[in-house]
Amino acid sequence: MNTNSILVVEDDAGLREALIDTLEMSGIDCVAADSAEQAMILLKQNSYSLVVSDVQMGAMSGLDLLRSIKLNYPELPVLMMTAYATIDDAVEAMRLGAIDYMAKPFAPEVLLNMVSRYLPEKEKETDGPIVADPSSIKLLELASKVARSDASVMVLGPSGSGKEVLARFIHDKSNRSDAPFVAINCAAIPENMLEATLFGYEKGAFTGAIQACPGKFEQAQGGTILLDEITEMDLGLQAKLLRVLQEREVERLGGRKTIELDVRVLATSNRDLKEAVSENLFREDLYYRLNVFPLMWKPLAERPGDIIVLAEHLIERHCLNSKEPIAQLSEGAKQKLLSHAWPGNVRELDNVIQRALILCDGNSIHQDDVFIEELLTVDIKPVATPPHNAPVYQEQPVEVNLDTVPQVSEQGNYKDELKDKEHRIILETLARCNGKRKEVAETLGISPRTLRYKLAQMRDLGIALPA
Ligand SMILES: Nc1ncnc2c1ncn2[C@@H]1O[C@H](COP(=O)(O)OP(=O)(O)OP(=O)(O)O)[C@@H](O)[C@H]1O
Repeated sequence: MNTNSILVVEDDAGLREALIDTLEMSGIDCVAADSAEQAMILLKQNSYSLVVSDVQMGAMSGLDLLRSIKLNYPELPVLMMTAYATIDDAVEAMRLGAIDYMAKPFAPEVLLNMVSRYLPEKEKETDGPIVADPSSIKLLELASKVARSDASVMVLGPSGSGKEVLARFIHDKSNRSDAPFVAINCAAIPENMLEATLFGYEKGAFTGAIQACPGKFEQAQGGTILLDEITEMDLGLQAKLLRVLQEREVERLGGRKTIELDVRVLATSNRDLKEAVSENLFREDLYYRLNVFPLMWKPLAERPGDIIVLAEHLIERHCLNSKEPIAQLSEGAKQKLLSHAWPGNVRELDNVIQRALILCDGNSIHQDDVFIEELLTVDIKPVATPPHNAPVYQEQPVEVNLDTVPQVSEQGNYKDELKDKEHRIILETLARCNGKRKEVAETLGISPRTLRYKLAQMRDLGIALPA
């Protein structure tokens, strides 16, 4: 079980589902329990980073659960949910060792901010970018120089190429390295919650906002904030962000006081930024403010010198994690890695390596253990036929790799099966619509925003998406 996952304990099925949806939509792993008793069983089976629990439940109450957790797992933080009428319970919960409480009803923003405040940072997966190709070495040298300044940096490159890794490297090499590095994925947080997450809110700003909560900018005070996938932010919020960057101060939602900021801003995007500006998807003034220093990863296939060192690094990382001896790559395996085009870049390489480590016998990875699915070309005709007089373009069929969609387990896990089907439908619709995101959203009847965060989740699972 992922140790960065949250256990949500709530006996009201509707509320439980809403809590889980809000957390999952924001890319946070969580598991639901419908009673304190079930939570006790789950706690014995898995480890969690945070428990969010209701107080009033069946035979065993949330306070009983809290007592038991403090006895058996004293380090595990517990966040309680109480009804307004039972504020005494909240006081009792704090006395028993809860880290905080939320008074029902509360807005999703309150849940997300509380969780982001108390959920420990995910452990870093890497000690820094691993490179050997001359172009990547140059990029790192440049990044080290830029790190020493306070300039805003835009890290560009295709999906999975290592933009977040490079952003962390810049922070680590800067004189802010002892201060926080706070990353926020603008594509993953639902649109209406992103503003509160970035800027924080004052008491009373929403339902359930019983206390003020600092946003990500304030959490990054003295350090660095990474605005991941910045081009996915809507235009209204881009305007507010621009103001914060210009004034170097933030105003929490529902507040009047301004808070001075000393935060360095890094941003990433896998889009062509100029194109996003010309399509009016990204503000030109924000582009110039953030793009003071652009750094760009090439696709992995265009820096072949990195492939083997990265593969060896990933093997070492996974073998150390599973406490296995470090496996070696055979010559044949190396040749196979070098001859692939890596449309999913380093993230795809990581998936291939993880598979190879499962397939290989003994301590050596052979050519046949390197299992690379060939791209499937899904040549599906567009849904709508163009009008008579429309210019006829010969569009290249969009390549989608349905094989990178993880297969459903044989035991028939319906939740996984549903996700698997959803991923396949999205990939097929992308192919039908020749990759046009707006058309895909319309065809599927979902908002472009919903499509964007579903795509972001798919990327995180290592599913190769057409550019
Ligand atoms: N040069 C590198 N050295 C070590 N690990 C790397 C390197 N580049 C990428 N990785 C690993 O590959 C994975 C993807 O990297 P990362 O998340 O930084 O990519 P990204 O470009 O930000 O992706 P996305 O556009 O989808 O957000 C991570 O597990 C990361 O640790």
